[in-house]
Amino acid sequence: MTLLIDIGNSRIKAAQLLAGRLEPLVTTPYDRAGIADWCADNLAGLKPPAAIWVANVAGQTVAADLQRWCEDHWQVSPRFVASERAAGGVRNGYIEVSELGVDRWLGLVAARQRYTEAVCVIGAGTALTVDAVAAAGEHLGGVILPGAGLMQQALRQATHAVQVDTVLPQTLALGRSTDAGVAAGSGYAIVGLIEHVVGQLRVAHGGDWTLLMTGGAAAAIAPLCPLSVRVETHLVLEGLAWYARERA
Ligand SMILES: Nc1ncnc2c1ncn2[C@@H]1O[C@H](COP(=O)(O)OP(=O)(O)O)[C@@H](O)[C@H]1O
Ligand SMILES: CC(C)(COP(=O)(O)O)[C@@H](O)C(=O)NCCC(=O)O
Ligand SMILES: [K+]
Repeated sequence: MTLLIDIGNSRIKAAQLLAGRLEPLVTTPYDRAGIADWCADNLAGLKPPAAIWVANVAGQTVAADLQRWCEDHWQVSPRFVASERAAGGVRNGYIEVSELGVDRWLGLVAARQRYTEAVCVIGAGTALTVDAVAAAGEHLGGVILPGAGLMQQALRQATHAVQVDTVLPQTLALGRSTDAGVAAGSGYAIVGLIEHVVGQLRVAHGGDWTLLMTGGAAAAIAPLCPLSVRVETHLVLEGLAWYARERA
């Protein structure tokens, strides 16, 4: 069994690769200072994996704590994927390749294995990212926006009266209450951003763009988008599976 672990800024997603098949194991919020506890709660019952592949955007301390737990518990050192100049038919468009979040990179690599046309990969997690890959496999770059939860948090922190609980937008109807206005505002910010980015791509590069959305907020956000968007729930884990197969 190969263990795959995607450490985002809000949640950890884990899956196992069994005979080449990806089987999701767990998706949970976690405490950055308590990785050993998270591992004990979520991984301790597994059979020792033959290999562990990790995507981590939560920093070095988290990585070191995960590594120590895996080595102590299983005598297996996890392999941390880093963004590269090129892999799996995608060429990283960042000037400094390692600066591109590895979750974004893995999403692009996974998308490329399934779609050979021009794609926009939208990561709807803590942050909202949009990355464009042209049909030839060239990553054209991307944009980063605070996710809906972070937009709402910013309003709570900086205003007296807008103290709404974090909610994912469910409609683009104009708000008739503070809660509804804030939810719709974050929805319009995200959906409007996506539409505008795709519009600009069409002007600059023409053609059709296939839109893929991944991340914890994808199922809520995708239906709000007037453009057709495919939800690909496990794109980052699929990118890890690609590395586990190709770089074993
Ligand atoms: N049950 C849930 N628990 C936490 N977040 C959720 C849940 N359902 C949807 N979400 C949304 O998913 C986002 C986290 O998505 P995820 O892809 O796991 O983020 P990250 O990769 O940044 O950790 C949250 O910001 C929230 O908007
Ligand atoms: C943009 C991100 C914060 C998204 O993280 P997430 O929302 O998945 O937790 C992450 O990909 C990251 O830390 N990237 C590094 C900066 C960059 O990609 O340019
Ligand atoms: K994201």
